[in-house]
Amino acid sequence: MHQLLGTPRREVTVSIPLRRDNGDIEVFTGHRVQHNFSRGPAKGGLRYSPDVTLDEVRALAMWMTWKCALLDVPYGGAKGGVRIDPRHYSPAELERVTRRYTSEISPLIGPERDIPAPDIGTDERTMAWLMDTYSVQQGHTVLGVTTGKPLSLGGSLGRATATSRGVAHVAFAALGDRGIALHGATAAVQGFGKVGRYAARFLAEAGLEVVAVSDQYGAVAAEAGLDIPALEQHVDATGSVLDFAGGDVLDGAALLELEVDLLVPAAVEGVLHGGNTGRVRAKVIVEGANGPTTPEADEVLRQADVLVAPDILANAGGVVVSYFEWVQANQAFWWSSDEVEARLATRMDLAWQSVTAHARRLGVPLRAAATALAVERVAQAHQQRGLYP
Ligand SMILES: NC(=O)C1=CN([C@@H]2O[C@H](COP(=O)(O)OP(=O)(O)OC[C@H]3O[C@@H](n4cnc5c(N)ncnc54)[C@H](OP(=O)(O)O)[C@@H]3O)[C@@H](O)[C@H]2O)C=CC1
Ligand SMILES: O=C(O)CCC(=O)C(=O)O
Repeated sequence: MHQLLGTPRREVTVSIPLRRDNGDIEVFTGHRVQHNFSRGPAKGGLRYSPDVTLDEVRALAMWMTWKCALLDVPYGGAKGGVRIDPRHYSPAELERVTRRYTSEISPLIGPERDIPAPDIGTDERTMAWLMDTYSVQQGHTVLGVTTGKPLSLGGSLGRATATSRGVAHVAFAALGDRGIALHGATAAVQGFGKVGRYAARFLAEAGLEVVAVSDQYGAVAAEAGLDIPALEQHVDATGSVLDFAGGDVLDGAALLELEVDLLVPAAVEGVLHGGNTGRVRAKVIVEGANGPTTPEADEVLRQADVLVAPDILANAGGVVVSYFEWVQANQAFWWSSDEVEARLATRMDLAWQSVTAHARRLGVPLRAAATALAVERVAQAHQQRGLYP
């Protein structure tokens, strides 16, 4: 069973030629890895980043399997990636890349097979192109082939903020677990993209002082707490948190070592590692990003008694509302924002309760408990289907 679950069921690598706006030709590499289908169609985001590798996509696909099982949504796990820096390409070029990538992987995807969604460097516009390309091939509109779509194209209310909403739910529960009152608690958020931005907003709205946030260019900090709505306006206008008048410049790496109640890494993998985690002074870490903590760092945090809410639990709000979007698209019947938020809250609370109870039962940290619960569910599905004697 270990060997079975340790190996992706399917991996595809594709070449994506692009004619640039100036007539030059470039060729990119893309991947789609489908780790598991035992509990339903594969599900997971599509990443555009110059750092994408097949190994990274494999790891992200496997995490999706555990995440979906942990939250009890009827999916397996998948992930996709294109090795491209989207900031250096025009919208028309990104559209051509997305359409070609979609054409290449289209035999493998579909509402009953594998359902992509946004991740780093992609957004609802990317999902609209993907959905359109797939639909043109099928000869009819297939809303359920992707989630994270614009509202006007069968997207769900609450999907854009869902991952961050889930991060906030888990953060509130984790701070409560440590006896830390929300009002006046301090927080630092790494990353100010689709996840970090709304996480900072929801934390500030709940009365926490968000004392620092960062993007890939650096960090801004204010001891009394940043004015997050003003910072959002600044980022919309300039494209970065840097030069925000309401804060001081801080080195991006230093943000991780601030003395805060809550640290939310919401950017990329491996930022908490053996080289810096000994200096981390946060009491609670809630992983908005996938894989921000290396195994070595995890052990350092365990010994220091830092409460770590693992990615497959903490950032699962996104896939939960993706599931809601798929259900709504398949039924062609849309829910209100309140319905989406209430159902998300129920699922996140339930997952938090089951993971903490399992951790207490097994006497292990939350990551081990969450993974054990999830793997058990997937293994059971394998066995019940008869795929494993
Ligand atoms: N979107 C979703 O629904 C979900 C996302 N996740 C995970 O959350 C993480 C963030 O994804 P998402 O917000 O969607 O991606 P985005 O592309 O929207 O945002 C990524 C953010 O991270 C910043 N960043 C990149 N590198 C660094 C760095 N070294 N230090 C600090 N900040 C950095 C980027 O900076 P800049 O703005 O300057 O580019 C940007 O603000 C990823 O790990 C993703 O897999 C998990 C579950 C669901
Ligand atoms: O919404 C989804 O389907 C997947 C989001 C995602 O890629 C993730 O949770 O890491």
